[in-house]
Amino acid sequence: MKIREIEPIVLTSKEKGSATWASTMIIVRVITENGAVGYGEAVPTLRVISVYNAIKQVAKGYIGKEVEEVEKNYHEWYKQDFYLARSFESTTAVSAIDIASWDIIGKELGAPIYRLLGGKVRDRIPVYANGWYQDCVTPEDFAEKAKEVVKTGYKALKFDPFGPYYDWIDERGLREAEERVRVVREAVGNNVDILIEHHGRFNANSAIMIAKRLEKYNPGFMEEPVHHEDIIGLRKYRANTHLRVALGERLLSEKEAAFYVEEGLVNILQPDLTNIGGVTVGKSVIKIAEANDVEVAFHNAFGSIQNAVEIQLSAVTQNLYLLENFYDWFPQWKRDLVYNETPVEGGHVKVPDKPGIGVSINEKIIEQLRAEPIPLDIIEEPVWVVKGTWKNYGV
Ligand SMILES: O=C(O)C(=O)C[C@H](O)[C@H](O)CO
Ligand SMILES: [Mg+2]
Repeated sequence: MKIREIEPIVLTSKEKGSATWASTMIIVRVITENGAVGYGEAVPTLRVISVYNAIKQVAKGYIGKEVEEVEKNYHEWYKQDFYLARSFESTTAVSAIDIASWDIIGKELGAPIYRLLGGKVRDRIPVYANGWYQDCVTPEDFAEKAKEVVKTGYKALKFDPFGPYYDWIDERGLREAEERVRVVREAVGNNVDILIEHHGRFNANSAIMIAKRLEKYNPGFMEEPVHHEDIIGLRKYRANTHLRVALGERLLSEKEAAFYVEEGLVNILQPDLTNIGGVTVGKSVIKIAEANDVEVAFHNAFGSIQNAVEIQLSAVTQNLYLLENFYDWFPQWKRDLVYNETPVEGGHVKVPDKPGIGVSINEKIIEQLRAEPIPLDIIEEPVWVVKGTWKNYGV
């Protein structure tokens, strides 16, 4: 079936998410000549306008192509784009169109994506909570919220305990971070995984000091301890701590993923299907990780279409660690967009069986939430911060 139309659509609402960048979605609607419709999702972050425009540009290479020929279409884009994986906008655009293509293929064949990829290895996906610690500053704030999360059945939670520190951290920052982690460990006990998010913002010396300070609390992984492109710093970090490193949300190609895995720089790979090349690239990155004894935990911080398709791929991933989940901390409109078909129960999500991405899309709500692509305001907290946490509490 030939692709006839590809439309980027920005969705937002007055009800905001737990992070500024999570308050907007950019979805892509693909329509074929015989009227089949599929949905994908791209990554907004601070580039809503340029991602919206990149989708229009990348779409030019997909119109008129056979929607089923996802590999061929991806490699045609790779040949045409030239700057390809150097351009986050272009890779998130091709990722969104790819996801929508797989959605259509599944609908045409009457099969959820997991069935197109060889079937499920699990019926329920274990998840970890993120986004839960909005407005947490003092250790007591974190402990209280963490208890609530665990009470609802989550067996793992991720948080960034570093307040406004960036690049380097001093003794005060180390003390504050340790206090937050200590009380969360006390609050949740030893049977819950505590996952530490650094948001890729420290130099190696600071990241190593943090590791030495927090290792006694047995974190499940240390996410992005150093700046994303700081390979030298990451090698230093690996040489100075045995803690497990998780990264991957900023990887934009299979080759980038292969580099980190085959260089032994990562223990838990966090590919983001709306960044790395959709299902087409995501499915092969899973195998690269598996062949190298690296576990997979898809990065999943944006919207409900991303969440749906990453549940599908988590269902077929033998070496899955956990799937990230903001679902309970999304604004309600994001859950309404998929008729709330992927609720978290007891720390797990059931794998939906509907054809394609597994869920239906509420077309009415798209029209209610449709917005113009506009620049996001720069506020005192970076857009990627869980809101209200970019503060010291000053012990
Ligand atoms: O989810 C993650 O791993 C991210 O790094 C993204 C941010 O943490 C999330 O959007 C909350 O700010
Ligand atoms: Mg992260």
